[in-house]
Amino acid sequence: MSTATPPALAGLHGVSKRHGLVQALQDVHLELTAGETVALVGPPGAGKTALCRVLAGLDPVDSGQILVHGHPLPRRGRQRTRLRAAVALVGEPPELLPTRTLLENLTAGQMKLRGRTLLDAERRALAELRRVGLIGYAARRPPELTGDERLRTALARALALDPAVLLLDDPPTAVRDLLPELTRADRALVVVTREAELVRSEAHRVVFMSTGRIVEEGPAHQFLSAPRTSRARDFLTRLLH
Ligand SMILES: Nc1ncnc2c1ncn2[C@@H]1O[C@H](COP(=O)(O)OP(=O)(O)OP(=O)(O)O)[C@@H](O)[C@H]1O
Repeated sequence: MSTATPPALAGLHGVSKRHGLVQALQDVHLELTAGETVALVGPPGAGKTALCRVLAGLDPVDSGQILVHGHPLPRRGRQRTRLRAAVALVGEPPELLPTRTLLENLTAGQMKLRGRTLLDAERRALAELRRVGLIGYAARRPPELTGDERLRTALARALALDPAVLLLDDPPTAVRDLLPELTRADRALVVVTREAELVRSEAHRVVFMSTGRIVEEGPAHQFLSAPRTSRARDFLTRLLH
């Protein structure tokens, strides 16, 4: 039996990113492999959201590289659009089209990025709206929804595109409850969370960030029971009490 590690679905290689005077990410290396759920944790301002945004191609990096399916994410062009579709971020704000119905919000990307017909895209959109508990909302528009419903809509839209990597930035309870059915053998799931219980029950691996760097990473049970660095120990003490 082969013991080779499966190839990474996506990753960051030596990525640094500044926001004004703040070094949001500093020489970050991370690879995500199929089938794993990664808990991304760290104190406020650690760079968790910044990491998700550059990996999803929403913010450009200052240096280093984002790799998707082994290809560097270009700064522009069709290849960038194609590769970006493999990495979905669901976080605040959900950035839905405010004047379009939820059904239209969910079908547009599928037709453009996945080449589906309107009929196929609508079928899939309705299945995903059902999954997130919004099947009766297809004809509504985002301003008619609560914040929680908008996030669930964004999740349904992301799932309809079959992302290889799904990034959930601090998901609310309604989304957290869906986690077990979001994992797939061909997908990596990354969850930014402040909840030790979620780390314990859902994560295979923990990535702990502080001041823009990955300070520690390892199996979830090991991180929770025997963190190696003093920063991780301090963080866990606050998290658990
Ligand atoms: N658009 C921006 N403009 C200015 N500074 C930013 C911007 N985005 C992030 N930052 C700064 O970069 C650093 C990392 O922020 P980030 O939001 O990634 O942290 P985080 O770990 O997600 O924190 P939190 O848990 O509070 O959401 C912070 O110091 C933040 O103030």
